[in-house]
Amino acid sequence: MAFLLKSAHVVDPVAGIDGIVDVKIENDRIAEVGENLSADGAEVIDLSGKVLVPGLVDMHVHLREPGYEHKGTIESETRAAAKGGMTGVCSMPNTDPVTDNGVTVEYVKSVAEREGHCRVFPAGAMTRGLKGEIISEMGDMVAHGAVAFTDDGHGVQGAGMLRRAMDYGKMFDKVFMSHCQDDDLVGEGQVNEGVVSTRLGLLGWPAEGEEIQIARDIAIARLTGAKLHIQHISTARGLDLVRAAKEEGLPVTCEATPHHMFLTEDAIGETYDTALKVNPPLRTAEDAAAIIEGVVDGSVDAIVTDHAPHAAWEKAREFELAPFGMTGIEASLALVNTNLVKTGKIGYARMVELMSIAPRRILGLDPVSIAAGSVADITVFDPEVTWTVGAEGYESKADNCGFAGTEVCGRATDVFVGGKRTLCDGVVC
Ligand SMILES: NC(=O)N[C@@H](CC(=O)O)C(=O)O
Ligand SMILES: [Zn+2]
Ligand SMILES: [Zn+2]
Repeated sequence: MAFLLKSAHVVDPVAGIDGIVDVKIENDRIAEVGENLSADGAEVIDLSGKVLVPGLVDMHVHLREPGYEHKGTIESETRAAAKGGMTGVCSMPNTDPVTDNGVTVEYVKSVAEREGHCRVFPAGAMTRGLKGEIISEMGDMVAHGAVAFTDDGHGVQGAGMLRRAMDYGKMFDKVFMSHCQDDDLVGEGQVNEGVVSTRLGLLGWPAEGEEIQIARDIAIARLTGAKLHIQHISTARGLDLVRAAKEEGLPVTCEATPHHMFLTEDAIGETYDTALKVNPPLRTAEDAAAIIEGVVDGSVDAIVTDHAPHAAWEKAREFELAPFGMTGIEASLALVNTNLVKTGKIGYARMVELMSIAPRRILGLDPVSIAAGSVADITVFDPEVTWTVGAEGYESKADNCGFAGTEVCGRATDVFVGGKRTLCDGVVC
């Protein structure tokens, strides 16, 4: 199959392109990039007015399968990913059974190959059953295609345990991704601890509960030489710790979510909306501004969604009883376009770095580029179209999106994964 993508505004900082050119795809690869390319039998798609970038990868996504198919399936959540413009996702291991051995990694990969709408790169658990007691089958998982290790959903509570996991696992040359949460300090915390938790009468989840583990994990990365990636960073001081680690030259990276940048704890007070209950919690306006500053100055490496679908009945409970997590993969490109690009905080080249290049680099995936010979993983979006999050429902099985009702600008129109079209004019195909 061959496609000639005509007249899009192509942005790829790696290839050094920021202008209107044509892109020709033949089979799974980009065959040619240049002006006025001839079709020669290729299907011509006119992309005037659209932006074309190296395929987006969301490196923090909960697909829920196996085990929690009532929340989401590999089919439904990769469908949501395609709708959001993603060409790949890194799936979290807090499934049932936990993705902590090669067989489960293989299961996720094979279902994704059969039913998925984007590439799925599974992360494997750091400890068996996410219990923090015994190292998982790291070598087995890597042999079956795991790209990273994480106990996401829990912090690894024991520093010695983390040290042993990193010391052992670093031979596989994969990144260790940390969900930073000191259980003893956080306890049953529901929302950020401070004025808002007091006013709402909800138990507080203090910033320090995250920052203590960020500091500890950086120290253990220094001790072991393992690569460390801090997941869903949410506090100003936590980001300063990452900055200091980078200055020291440690292999430390971090990611931030749209909800920790564009929503704050203040949103919860108006509604007690359980879609706004996330882990780590929405923080203060100062924290959100600091994370955005980190995105602008390069301290934040990647933008991810931590897309965490839950069934409606699970979220339709008292705030304290509802599970943590919100969906967001269908809106993240639009939220970044609206709040960061349209406001002039970053340009498209930086957006591509945050949502496409850095996630692949951190996960050790093959790079893609808008250049002849590269694998044809491509995202195309209309940067001007306005729409309301959730107004037409979601492709995800779940609707616990904390941005529902928000008017945003920009939307993916076409996605190619290995030269195959997965989103056609806004429709998952
Ligand atoms: N972020 C969340 O609030 N929830 C995630 C777990 C996690 O990412 O820690 C989930 O699995 O639902
Ligand atoms: Zn987490
Ligand atoms: Zn997560």
